[in-house]
Formats: sequence, structure tokens, C-alpha cells
Amino acid sequence: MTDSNPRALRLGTRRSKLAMAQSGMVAEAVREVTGRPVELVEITTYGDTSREHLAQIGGTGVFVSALRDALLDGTIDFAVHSLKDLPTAQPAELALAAVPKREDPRDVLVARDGLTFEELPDGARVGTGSPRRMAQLNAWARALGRQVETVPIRGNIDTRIGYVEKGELDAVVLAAAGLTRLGRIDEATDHLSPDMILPAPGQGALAVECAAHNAQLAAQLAELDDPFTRAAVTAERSLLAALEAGCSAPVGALADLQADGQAVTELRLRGVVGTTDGSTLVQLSTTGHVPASLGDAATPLNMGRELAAEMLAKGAAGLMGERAL
Ligand SMILES: NCc1[nH]cc(CCC(=O)O)c1CC(=O)O
Repeated sequence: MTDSNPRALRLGTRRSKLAMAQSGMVAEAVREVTGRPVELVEITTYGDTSREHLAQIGGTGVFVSALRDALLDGTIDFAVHSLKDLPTAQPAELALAAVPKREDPRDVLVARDGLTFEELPDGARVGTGSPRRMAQLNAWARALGRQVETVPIRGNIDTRIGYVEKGELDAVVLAAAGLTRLGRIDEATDHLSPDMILPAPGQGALAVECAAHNAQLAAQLAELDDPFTRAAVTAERSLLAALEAGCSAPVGALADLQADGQAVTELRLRGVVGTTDGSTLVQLSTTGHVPASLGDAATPLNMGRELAAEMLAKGAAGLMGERAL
């Protein structure tokens, strides 16, 4: 850039502590790659103001639509979303310019007295409003011959952990990435293995979006892209899309790279759908070859579609049907 006093790039962000932390991190990286100042513009989304349960307001897109409107009307230049909150259908007018390197994708437990999930007493009250978490926590408890009571809660991370601090719940389940970005990961009392609890598709990853016509900015933002993360979340979201489920459906998915010695050889995709009571889960996995060019989305997209078809053949649709989306 030869411009000695370039206009600041406007980064639209929700005003929650987590959104501000995520936006601040991306803002710093964008300053480095563009050499331009970045200014944060606070945008309020429906998901922030509504007190209804996410499962009732439908989940899909409630945190992102106001940011996207601001991108489309030019109020802001780019936006940072939690990738798991993004609907799977990408509008043509918006470019998913970068998917930066993912944080820990796992869910964690924050429980009283440092308890792990397996140490929770029978009948423990575990806060989560996520059908995905309910289904898998209940299935895990059943496998242990135990029973937990899942209690639907909402609110930001402070609010959720507050239920445990005040003694109203024995534990809450949160994404590790959110706690890490807020500097509170040491409050986690158990990192839940994806063998037991598959995270939400895209969990732990961020999405950096700008208007599709802004090709120059999109190219600069693309420098923040991590091709491994993009391949993984592409597979996970392809599964979610092919199941025709939204972000509040009881669907878990995680793609990870299987390394053979030094060389990364395969992408593994695991998926789960279940009833919220945990009585029935359909859980399958598949592997695919990592494309020579990781930017080539064909393999991850196909893996997601093929795994979805297998899951549907095993009755996945009937398990998601318990709630309308
Ligand atoms: N649905 C809310 C939401 N969206 C993204 C995160 C955490 C950060 C992430 O997954 O990237 C959270 C909170 C949570 O699930 O604990």
C-alpha cells in the first residue's frame, strides 16, 4: 500500500466478551497483513437480545444475520463469526475469506468441586441447552449405568459458569475454545473426549467474512486462512448440510487429520445424531485422502455428503425429527 494514511478497516463484532476477544485477535492479525488500522464496530444481533431458548428461536443464523446485513449495506468491511454459529448455506454475495487455525474443538465440563463427568453423582444437574450435548451426555451416562439431569440454560459464559458457582447446577458444558479465548480454560474440570462427545460442526473455528465484490480485501484476509482447518470444517459442515440440520439440531461432527509418522495422510470425519434422552445414537465415521492441494474442497465436501447418506440410511432423520427446524 502506498497510501500513507489508509482508511481504517471496519470490523463488525457482537459486543459479548467472547465476540470482542475473537474480533480483537483477528483485528490484530488483519492489521499485520494489510498494514491498515482496524476499527471495531459493535453490532447487536437478535441472538444477543432475545431471551428465548435457542432451540425455540431456531438457532440458525440468529447471531450472524445482523453482521451480514452490515456487510451487505457497507456499514462494515468484514466480520468475525464463531464458525459453528454460521448457517451452512453461504450467500453468494458474501465471501468466507478466511478460516484461521482452529482452537481446541472439544467441549469441556465446568463442575463443582473439580469433578469430571464420570465422577458426577447419580442425578447430577448438568446445564446445557444444546440438543447435541444433551443427547451425547445422556448416552454416556446410560453407558455408565448412571443418570444425569440435563437442564436447559442460555446466556453468556459468565452466566453459565455462574450457575455452578451459585450452587444451582452441579456442572455446565461449554466449548473449550470460548473459555480459552477468554483466558478461563483453567476453570474446566474435564475435557470431554470426542470419543464420548463430538463437538458441533465448526466448533473452535472462526469465520472471517467480507462482501464477495471486495476481492482485494478478500485476498488479503485469505492470508489468515489455515487450509487444514478449512478442510476439516468443510467436511463437518457438508455433513450438517446434507443431514439438512441446523446449528441447534442434535448433530455432532469432527474432522481431524490422521498423521502417519510425519506425513499427514488422511482426513477422518466422525458424525453423530441422537435423541436428546440419549437412548439412541447413530454414530459413524469415514476417512478420505487429503487432497494434494488442501484448498481443494472436493474431498471434504464428498466425505460429508457420503457420511450423511450413511447416517440417514441408519435412521438419522427420524432422530432429528423430534424437533422441527
Ligand atoms: N453457540 C454459542 C457459541 N458459539 C461459539 C461458542 C464457543 C466458541 C467456539 O466454539 O468457537 C459458543 C459458546 C459455547 O458453545 O460454549
